[in-house]
Amino acid sequence: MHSLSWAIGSPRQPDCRSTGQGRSNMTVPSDTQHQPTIALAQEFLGALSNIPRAKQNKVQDLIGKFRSTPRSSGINYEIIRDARDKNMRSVRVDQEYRAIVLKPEKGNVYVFMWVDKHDDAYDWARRHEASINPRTGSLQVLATVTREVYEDAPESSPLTAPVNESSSPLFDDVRDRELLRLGVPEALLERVRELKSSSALDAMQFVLPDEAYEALLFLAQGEDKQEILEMYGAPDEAPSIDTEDFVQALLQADSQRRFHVVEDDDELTRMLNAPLEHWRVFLHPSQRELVERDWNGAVRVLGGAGTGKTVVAMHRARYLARHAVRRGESNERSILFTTFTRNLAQDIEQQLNQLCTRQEMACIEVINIDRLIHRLTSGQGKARLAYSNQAGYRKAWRAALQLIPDELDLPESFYDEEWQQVVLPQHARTRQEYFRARRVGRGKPLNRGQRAAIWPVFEEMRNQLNNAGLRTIEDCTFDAVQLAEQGQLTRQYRHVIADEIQDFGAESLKLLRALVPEGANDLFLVGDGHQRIYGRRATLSSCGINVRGRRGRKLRINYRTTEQTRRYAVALLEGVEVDDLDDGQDSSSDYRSLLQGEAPSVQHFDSFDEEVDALVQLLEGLDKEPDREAGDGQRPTLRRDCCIVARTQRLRDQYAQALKARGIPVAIMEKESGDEATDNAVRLATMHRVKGLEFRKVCLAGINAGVVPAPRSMDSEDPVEKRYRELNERALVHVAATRAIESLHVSSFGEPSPYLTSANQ
Ligand SMILES: Nc1ncnc2c1ncn2[C@@H]1O[C@H](COP(=O)(O)OP(=O)(O)OP(=O)(O)O)[C@@H](O)[C@H]1O
Repeated sequence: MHSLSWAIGSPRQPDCRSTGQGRSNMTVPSDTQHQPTIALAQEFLGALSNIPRAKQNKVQDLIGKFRSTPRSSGINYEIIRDARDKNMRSVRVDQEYRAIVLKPEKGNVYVFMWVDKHDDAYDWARRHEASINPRTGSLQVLATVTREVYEDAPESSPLTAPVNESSSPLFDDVRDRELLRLGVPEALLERVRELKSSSALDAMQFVLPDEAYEALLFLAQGEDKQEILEMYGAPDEAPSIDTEDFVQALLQADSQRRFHVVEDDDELTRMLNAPLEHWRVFLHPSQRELVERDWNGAVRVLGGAGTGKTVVAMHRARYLARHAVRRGESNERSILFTTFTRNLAQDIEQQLNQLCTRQEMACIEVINIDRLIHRLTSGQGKARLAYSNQAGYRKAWRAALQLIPDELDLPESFYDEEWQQVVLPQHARTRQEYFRARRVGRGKPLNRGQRAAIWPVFEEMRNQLNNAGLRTIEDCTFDAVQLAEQGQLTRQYRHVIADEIQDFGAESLKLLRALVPEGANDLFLVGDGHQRIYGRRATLSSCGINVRGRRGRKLRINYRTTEQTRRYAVALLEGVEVDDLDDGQDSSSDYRSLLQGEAPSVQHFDSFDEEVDALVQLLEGLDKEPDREAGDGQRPTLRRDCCIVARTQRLRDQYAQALKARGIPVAIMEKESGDEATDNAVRLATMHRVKGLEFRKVCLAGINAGVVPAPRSMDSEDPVEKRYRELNERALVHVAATRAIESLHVSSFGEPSPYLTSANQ
């Protein structure tokens, strides 16, 4: 029988089961008196999630037993006859189910690899072998693909993928030893050498280890070889690797993206209770590197949508909390985790509760930035916070506009922008302060005389607000900065972690800087300029935050969307320059998704009703799709996982009405409310509301000209301001599109938005 060895690179392997069995009892050699090392493979957790709940409980008991006495007589090991890997053992869960455990000769190590019904578990064990890569030291799992599979392989299989003979091999200029340094198993070297197209490489994804596939993907898209070798490769002159030392191999960063060494019972229970929440356990090496280390000062983490920035920020919080607990500092809430909106803060707090122990959680305060500012300044007089969309604020502004000097002939929008972009963020409270304010990025230059002429408008605005007992969020933030700088805050933070910082104004960034003294592990700031949907750019350096050099990092693997959706969403931003949250530029083309799926569907309709009909059809189609997560006999819940997203609240409500009228249950996600979708209701939300969230299916509806971009956002007469707003509007559609996990549907009625035309080209 012809057989080939392939490595498991992703959970999307073809199912190539056959039956057969063979066993004999054995005992594990008594090799050490030390505590056993118990590790779980990512695939094991995936397999666990597929078996009935009652069986999962039995597996949990079994692993618990292993942790205390792996060689207990109550644990029934069996050798697997015909196994390619002599270290694979079967362990009895109950009469019906078996777990497959890797038990190497050396070291007191037990790795749970798979769990299934008896025959299927044995079959899996026969088809896989685990070995330590002699170049990288990581533990890799190789799957045996048999001749039958070769013959049944679909068109796009790596085994049968047609090779374009006329083109030269993709990795012609990469030497064998370099491919091996990147983690390509020797058994696959020849096949990798033969690859001639990116699609042939994509087809090999399921057989390559993740680290090797990613590196090859970036090489295939023309990235610099040396950079990729530095990022992914083992050192050229690596010390020799002991390929029998599994304890050491499990400590390796690439191993830790697919194997997790269990440290305590509490953690084990949390893991086994949510076996599909891989983000809680398996970090990408580039994520882990950011999380588990001491940083000598502020760090900025960039990364496109879905690259796990929030995941990294949460793990960082946990890492710091764990150290605080060890220092006996729990309950001091010395770690601040902040983000932009209240909804996101609530979501993050919930997720952190799953990730952390109670003691660790007691070290962390999670709060959105506005609430934080409110809390920090609540002892300062009785003024209430005023936002520009509130009646009191608008009344004050109308009164201030009465003082516009006729002689300058500037539109009202100019004053609004000057107030928002210059006066408030720089805290200009007097005419002198306004004279000194920087007006970088403003299109219309002003001389001193002109500034003097317009200052009364802003002075009046502050007077009006004061008289009404109101204060802007920006002025409150500066009060908080002052309190922090004078050491008058009641709570002292040691560490600040902030997510979504692209939307923090300059004053909020200054506050973050003032909240912790400069030093090790002080600020951990996460964001993406491509997703700036509120306000304007503020550079970190101008707010006193220095992240130059090694302390600016970027995540490059998208875990959420398919590659097809990522490309579509990135195309929406084509031609727009995006900053790196500091003084530089950021690129949107240097990250990739490893998931493949259908291309986004884009449809235009003549009328609203026709578009709604199409949405109804789509939703009804979902009811017929099998739901992966709902077990046998359960009704599908796909609608709950689908979100219809509109640019405005008005449109969102119109779609909700129309769907309801056609008998589709709906759940509107309001600005401040949580997510109350019931099982069969489809969610509806605005583009702003879905920031930071994700859904299996996303429908962007009503992407019409005159709606996207919103005309109100584009009414500035200042060309520079117009450019910023254009970026915000494009970013908004980009953010909404990147919420889709499995599929994205975009539709419009009447004339389509000009953004769609460019994205489709
Ligand atoms: N190491 C990981 N393993 C498995 N899943 C991961 C990992 N890292 C992130 N994810 C998943 O990827 C998705 C995106 O993660 P996250 O929300 O942290 O990304 P993000 O960069 O903050 O996204 P955005 O900026 O678009 O809001 C989530 O479903 C998350 O659970």
